Amino acid sequence: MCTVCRMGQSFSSSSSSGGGHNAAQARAKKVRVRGLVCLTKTGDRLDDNSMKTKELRSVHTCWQDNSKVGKCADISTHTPKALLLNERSCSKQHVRENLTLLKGETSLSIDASFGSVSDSQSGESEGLRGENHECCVLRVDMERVSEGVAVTPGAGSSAIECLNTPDCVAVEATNCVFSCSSRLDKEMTKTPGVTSAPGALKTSVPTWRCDTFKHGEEDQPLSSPVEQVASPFTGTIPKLIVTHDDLDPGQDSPQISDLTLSMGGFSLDLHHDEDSPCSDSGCGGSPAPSLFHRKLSSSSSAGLSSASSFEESEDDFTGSDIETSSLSPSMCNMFVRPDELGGTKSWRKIKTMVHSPFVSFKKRYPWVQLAGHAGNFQAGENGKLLKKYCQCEQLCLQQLMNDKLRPFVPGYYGVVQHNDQDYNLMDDLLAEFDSPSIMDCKMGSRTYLEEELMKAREHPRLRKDMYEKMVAVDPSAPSPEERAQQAVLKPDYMQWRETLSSTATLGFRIEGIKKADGTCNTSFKKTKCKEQVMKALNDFVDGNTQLLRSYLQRLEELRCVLEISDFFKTHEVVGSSLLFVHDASGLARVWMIDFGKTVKLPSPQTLDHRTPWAEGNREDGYLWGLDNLIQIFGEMLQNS
Ligand SMILES: Nc1ncnc2c1ncn2[C@@H]1O[C@H](COP(=O)(O)OP(=O)(O)OP(=O)(O)O)[C@@H](O)[C@H]1O
Ligand SMILES: O=P(O)(O)O[C@@H]1[C@H](O)[C@H](O)[C@@H](OP(=O)(O)O)[C@H](OP(=O)(O)O)[C@H]1O
Repeated sequence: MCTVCRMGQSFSSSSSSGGGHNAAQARAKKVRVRGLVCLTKTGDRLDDNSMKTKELRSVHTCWQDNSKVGKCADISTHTPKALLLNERSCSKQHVRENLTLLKGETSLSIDASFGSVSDSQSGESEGLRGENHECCVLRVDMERVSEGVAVTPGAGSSAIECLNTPDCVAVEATNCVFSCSSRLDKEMTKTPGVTSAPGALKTSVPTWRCDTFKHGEEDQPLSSPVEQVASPFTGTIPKLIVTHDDLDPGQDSPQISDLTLSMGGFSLDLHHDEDSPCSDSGCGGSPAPSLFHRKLSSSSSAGLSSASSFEESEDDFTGSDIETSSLSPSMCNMFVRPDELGGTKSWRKIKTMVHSPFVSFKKRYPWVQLAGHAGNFQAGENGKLLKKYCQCEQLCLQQLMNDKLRPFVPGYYGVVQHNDQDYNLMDDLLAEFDSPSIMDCKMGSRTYLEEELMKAREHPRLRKDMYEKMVAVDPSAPSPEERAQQAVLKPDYMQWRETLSSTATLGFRIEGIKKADGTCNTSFKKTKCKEQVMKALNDFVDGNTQLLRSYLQRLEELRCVLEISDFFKTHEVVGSSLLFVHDASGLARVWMIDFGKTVKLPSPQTLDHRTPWAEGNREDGYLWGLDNLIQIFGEMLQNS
C-alpha cells in the first residue's frame, strides 16, 4: 500500500496547471538531446542522468556456453517498511517518453530548460548549418529516428552534421596541467608542471607525491609517486549520435531514448541547474564547506565549475528555476571559462557543461562513463582515473584501502588537482580489459540518505528538473500540487524512481549497460520485475553461461567479504554501484564504485544491510539487493 510522501510542506504554485500543460506539450514536441560526445577514438561518454551517449555499431554475436548449474531459490523481495511512496506513481501505466512524440517534427531543437534540443530552423530539407557550434539534423533523419531507426552520423549526405568545432577545444587541450593539491586532510608534495606541446590533450603533469593521508580514523600511505604523461588528443569531427533503446517486453519504454550531440570531443550537458545530494548533504552528511566540492550532476550543469560549497549550491538552487532560453544562442557560453563570465554565480547557472572525453590510457579505447553525474571524470594516466573530488568518497576510499573490501574497490591514490579542481585519483577499472562490456547496478533499496530526507524537510526545495524527468517518463506521475508547482522535492522523486525500477522490489537496479559491440542502453528506469532484469542481464552477457558463472562467483565472494567487512558494517551505503566488466577473453569482474553517499555511522551503530529500512535505522538494503542479484544470476545459470 502506498502512501503519498509529502515532506510536510506546502508550496505556493508558481504556475497554473493549464500553463504547465502547455509547457509540457511544448516540451513534448522536442527531441531530447543529452550531451555532446566525441564519436572518434578520443572517447565517448555514456552516462545516465542526462548525458546518455549511445554509439551504434554493428552487433557482434558473442559466443555461448551452455553449461548448467543447479537450481536456486526464488528471489526474495521486500519493500522497506517506512518507504514513503509516491502514490501517483505506483499504479500508473507506463507511457512513452517524449521522444516518441518527435514524429512529425521537422527539426532538432534545443531546449536548454531540460536538456532538450530544439532548433528554430525547422523544416529544412537540407542539413542546417549551425553557427556557434550548433548542431544540425536533417528532417529525414529525425523522422527515421522517430520511427526507431538508428541514424548513423556521417553516413551519406543525410548524415547529421555538427559544425564549427570550437577553438577552445585546443585551448582547453593545451592548458591541461595537473598539479598537486595541498589540503588540510592530506600531505602532498608537488613538482612543477611540464609544459605541454600544443595540439594534444596535454595532460602534461608534474610528478606528484602523495605522502600520507591524515583523515578520519586512518593514516595511510597511499601510493608511490605517480608520474603522469601526456595523453594524445586527436582532433575530431563533431557528430550527432542517435540511437534507440532496446525495449523490454511488456515494457512501454520509449522507442528512442536520448539523442546525443557530439562536437569536437566535448560533451554538452544540456540540463539545467539543480542540486546534488552531495551538495545537499555535504557528501553524505559530513560537509566541510571549505573543502567540499560539489558533485556535479548531469543536470547540475555547473558548466566548467570546479567546486562549490554546500551554501553556494543552496543559493544556486533557490533560484534554480529552469532557464528556458534556447540553448542555441548561448551555446558558446559552455566554452567560456567560469572566471570569464563575470561573477562567481553566473557561471554556475550555465545550463551546459563541457566535458572532455578521453581514452583509456592503457588500451586506447574510448573510456566510458555509463551512469552518474556528467563531467565528473577526467582521464588519468597509467590506468588511472580522476573523479571530481568528494570528501565523503575520499574518506571511504581511504578506509577501504585498508579494509577487507580492498580487492573489490578501485585502488585509491589520493587527491590531485587539475585546473583548480580537486579530484580523487583511482584505478580505471576498465584498464585491464579489451573492448569491455560494462554494466552499472545501483545497489540498495534506498537511494537517498536519511540526512537528505531530513534536510529536505527542513529546507524543502523544489526541483523543476526532476519534475521534468518525472513527466518525461510518466506524465501522470506528479501530484496535482507538483503539477501546479511544476516541480518536485528530491526525496519524492528518488522514491518514485525507486518504485518505478527494481530498487524497491529487488534492492538494486540496472543503471546502464554498454556492450563490447558499442551498443548501449541506459533506459532501465522501468526495468522493475525479475524477468525484465534477467532479460537485461542475459543480453549483457549475450547468453554466455561462463560469464554468468564468473559473475556469480565474484558476487558470492563479494558477499562473503561484505559480511565480515568492518567498513561495510559501520557505513550507510547509499547510491553505490556495482560495476560489472567483462571482455571477450572471458575475464569478468565486479567492483564496488561510487561512495559519494556512503556515510560512517555514529559509533557503536552497525548495519546488517538486510533489515528493511525504517527511518532512523539507516539500513540501506545493500546486502538484500546483493542476495537478490546473486539469486537472479543463479537462476539464469540454472536456466541456461
Ligand atoms: N573506477 C572506475 N573505473 C572505471 N569506470 C568507472 C570508475 N568509476 C566510475 N566509472 C564509470 O563512471 C560511471 C559513474 O560512476 P559513479 O557512479 O562513480 O559516478 P557518479 O557521478 O558519482 O554517479 P551518481 O550520479 O550515481 O552519484 C560508472 O557507471 C562507470 O561507467
Ligand atoms: O537517475 P535520474 O532519474 O536521472 O536521477 C538522478 C539519480 O537518482 C542520481 O542517483 C541522483 O544523484 P545522487 O545519487 O548523487 O543523489 C540525482 O540527483 P541530483 O540531480 O540531485 O544529483 C538524480 O537526479
